[in-house]
Amino acid sequence: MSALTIAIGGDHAGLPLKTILQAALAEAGHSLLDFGTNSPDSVDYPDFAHKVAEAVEAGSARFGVLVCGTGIGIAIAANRHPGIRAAVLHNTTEARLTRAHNDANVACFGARLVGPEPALDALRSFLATEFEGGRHARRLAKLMPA
Ligand SMILES: O=C(CO)[C@H](O)[C@H](O)COP(=O)(O)O
Repeated sequence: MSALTIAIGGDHAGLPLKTILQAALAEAGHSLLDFGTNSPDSVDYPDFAHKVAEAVEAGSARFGVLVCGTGIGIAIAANRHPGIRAAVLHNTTEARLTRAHNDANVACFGARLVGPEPALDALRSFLATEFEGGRHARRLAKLMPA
């Protein structure tokens, strides 16, 4: 897989897993745009979701990675952006299918719910899978505001 630019962010609950994912992505040769948080102090996950979503929407990053306690709140926040398709991932099947069928561009994880190894495996599958297009492209067009 070629090296990508990936925007990453998360809240205090996501920090332990975010740190692990960041290290693995860097080790794999990807360039990272780190939007924090990098402290255990309590913060608000939408602040980080919006920064990562804006970087992906602007084309500064090919993909985004977001981590909070459940992965859910941060995905909801990212999905407020019209150009973002954020999916909460727990395993490689979800990761592969959300790329192949949904052309997801932000991978979200719940650091309190998924372990580092399943999260790393899911992230690798996410990055390695191409969007299939075809019937799925027709459906994505229907996601956009009229
Ligand atoms: O998972 C989350 C959002 O979906 C947050 O990480 C979680 O709500 C933070 O909780 P707390 O402030 O109690 O650490």
